[in-house]
Parts: sequence; structure tokens; C-alpha cells
Amino acid sequence: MPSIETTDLTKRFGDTVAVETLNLTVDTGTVFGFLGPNGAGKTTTMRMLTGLTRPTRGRGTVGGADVTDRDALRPHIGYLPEEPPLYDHATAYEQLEYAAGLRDLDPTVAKERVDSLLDRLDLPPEDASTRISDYSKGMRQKVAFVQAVLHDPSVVFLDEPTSGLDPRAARTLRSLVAELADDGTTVFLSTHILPVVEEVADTVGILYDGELVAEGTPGELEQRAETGETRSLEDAFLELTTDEERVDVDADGRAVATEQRDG
Ligand SMILES: Nc1ncnc2c1ncn2[C@@H]1O[C@H](COP(=O)(O)OP(=O)(O)OP(=O)(O)O)[C@@H](O)[C@H]1O
Repeated sequence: MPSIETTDLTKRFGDTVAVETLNLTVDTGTVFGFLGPNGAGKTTTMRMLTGLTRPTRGRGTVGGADVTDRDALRPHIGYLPEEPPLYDHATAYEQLEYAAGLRDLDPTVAKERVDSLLDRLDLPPEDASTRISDYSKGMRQKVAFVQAVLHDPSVVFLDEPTSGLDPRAARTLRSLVAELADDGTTVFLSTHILPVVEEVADTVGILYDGELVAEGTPGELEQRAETGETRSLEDAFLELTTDEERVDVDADGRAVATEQRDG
């Protein structure tokens, strides 16, 4: 049963085609790793799927709601954008209480969830009671993640969720992503950190120049890598996201052939 479906989803900014006829299906309760080089169109896709940017063409549904219907979409989704919207003058507790209020959550239930998630992510009460303006990047990221999942949405969009997190918190976040999926939440995860995708993603899509150039399990994509001593998701990513002539190497590392990406 898909949670996210798009048909020919397209976004243009003037002459720039940011996303081109994207056809995606993401099953409920799975983690979809969304990869692509800088400027490939990942953020634009997530902004369309969360109702923040209207598609130029094509259709999409998330949690059964049309992506052009923000009111219908909103209760189903959580979004951790690259630059999370936090009020610097508020404390983490105030920010999250405010977010819970906007979502009409029961205050007691919300408080329990906030305390539990902040505890898991190692943001102690003494820090959660100080102003966000004094937070490090990682501390802000923890609050923003909690804000994105606080209302137990059926689909969560995470843009570089481990950005700024220390190794312990990053590991906890990966566990939380897996737990969300185990509980039936669909996680749409965009990141440049390929080991995170290898660890948590059920399926992976690679976007290049606005187009989906590959889709499959991490293992299937690894198998598509043709160069490198050991096939890896990184090798596959690099091969699938270049227009330059590709140089194959022999066992001694010498260039033996060149060919174009066949798109
Ligand atoms: N508001 C906008 N106006 C004009 N062009 C835009 C706008 N937003 C994005 N673009 C263009 O659309 C293309 C895709 O950008 P997008 O931010 O979606 O890429 P991305 O894959 O998220 O990149 P990154 O990995 O660097 O975050 C780029 O060419 C970008 O310049």
C-alpha cells in the first residue's frame, strides 16, 4: 500500500527545470532514501510533497491527500527541512509546546513524547529550558526532529536529519528512523551521507538533474556499480550522477575505456 505516489510530478522555475516528470511510489512503513547531487531537485521534490511548492505539472498524493491540498495534507505529514523553523527566543520546551498546540495535541501526551524523545536524543531538561538562540547546530537539529515527529504523522520527510549531530545522537536518530518505520510510519529521507542510507533505507531513489535515474534496494544499486574494487552505493551514485565521460579501470588501476552515461 503506497503512502507516497507521484505521476509526472514536475517543477519549473522560469527556464530551470528543477524536477522533471517524477514517478515515485513509496510503500507505507518503509524508509525511502532520496539521493542526488547538489541542485538535483531533492528539496524541491520534498517541498512539493509537503505542499509548500505547487507542482508546475503532474500529480502527487501523500497519505492519501493531494499535494496541492495543504489542509488535507498537513495532519498526515511531518517535515524536517534543511533550515528548521525554530523561534530563537523560545526554549526547546516552549517551541515544542507551541508546535503541539498548533497540531491540537493533548498537552499531557505531547509532553510525555517530548520528554521521551529529548531524553533519547540526549538533550537534558536543563538545556531544553534555555533559549534556542544559545543552542549549537546539533541541539537545534534535535529539537527540529522532535517537532517533525511529535504528532506521530503517517509520513515524515527528513532533509539531512543527522546534520550537526554528534556520533551518539546520529546513531540514536538512525534508530528512531528505523523505529518509526517499524511502527508503520513512512520515512522519506534525503541525505548526502550514504552509509546512513545503506543502514536504514529499504529502497533508494537517485535524482540527477531533476530526473529519477535509478531506484531499488541499496543492494540492487550496489550491484549496478561497474567500477571500483568493491561495489558500493557510493560507486553506483557516482556513476549514475555524471554526464562526464566515464573512465573504467582495469585491475591495475589503468584507464581502459570511456563511455557516456546512458541516462
Ligand atoms: N525558488 C527557486 N527559484 C529558482 N530556482 C530554484 C528555486 N528553488 C530551487 N531552484 C533550482 O532548482 C534546482 C534544484 O534545486 P534543489 O534545491 O531542489 O536541489 P537539491 O537537490 O535539494 O540540492 P542540495 O543537495 O544542494 O540541497 C536548482 O537548479 C536550483 O537552483
